[in-house]
Amino acid sequence: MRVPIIAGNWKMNKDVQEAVSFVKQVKDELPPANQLETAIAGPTLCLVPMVKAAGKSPLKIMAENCYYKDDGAYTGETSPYALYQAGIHHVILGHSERRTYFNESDDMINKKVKAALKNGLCPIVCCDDTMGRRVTGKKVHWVVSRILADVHGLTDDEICHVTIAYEPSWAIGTGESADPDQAAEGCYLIRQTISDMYGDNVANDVRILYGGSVTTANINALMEKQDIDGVLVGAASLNPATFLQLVHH
Ligand SMILES: O=C[C@H](O)COP(=O)(O)O
Repeated sequence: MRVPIIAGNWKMNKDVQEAVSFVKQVKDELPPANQLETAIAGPTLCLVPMVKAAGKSPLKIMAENCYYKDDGAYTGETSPYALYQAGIHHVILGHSERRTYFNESDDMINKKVKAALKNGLCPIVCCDDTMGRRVTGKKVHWVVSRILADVHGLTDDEICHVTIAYEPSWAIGTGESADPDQAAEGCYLIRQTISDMYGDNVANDVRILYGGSVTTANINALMEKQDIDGVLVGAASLNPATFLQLVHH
């Protein structure tokens, strides 16, 4: 069974004090992780204090990015090894803003996914709705081509530790969410793509989230869809009361 996830992505918002205060306000109000996983990705500077504030609560603290090398002369980057050692076991990779503003390519994201997994981190890999066509014999498969590249070369066991977030770039931060049918279709196509690469059993284990202008007003309709296993929420995750409403939708 795929446990649903409500994940916040704060992006470059909140200082350490604000981040810790948020965690303290929500940490005792969350369901057990085996019923519904809850997670927040915060700025790198906030992560260790957030882990400390979360204590034994089910809230998972996630990094918003990491590099693909464990150490070395890479000024300004964050080591996946050091994240894991600091108690951060989840990381968002390939977010649309990383691809657009920092020129991250599918090749770089693929390296980061592999490095994260090697270090024990579970990645949430974000992808847009770029579609491609793959022909096997006479059969035409519609696939989300970005996912083919981002998770290329992973073993069956590795892909099962990956969560994928379908985030159409036109829906991010615009207030214009995909309608639930559209969002479900995107998630369905990603699952078909994973099935094409790894088979049905693996595809049925991989969790696929929708992200893009999710709010307390549209979360119910999204979460009802069979292929949507959760949401990745930006702006609406910044306020602790709103985050709790999303969790208890
Ligand atoms: O990672 C989250 C997405 O970028 C969605 O952001 P948003 O909820 O502010 O549209």
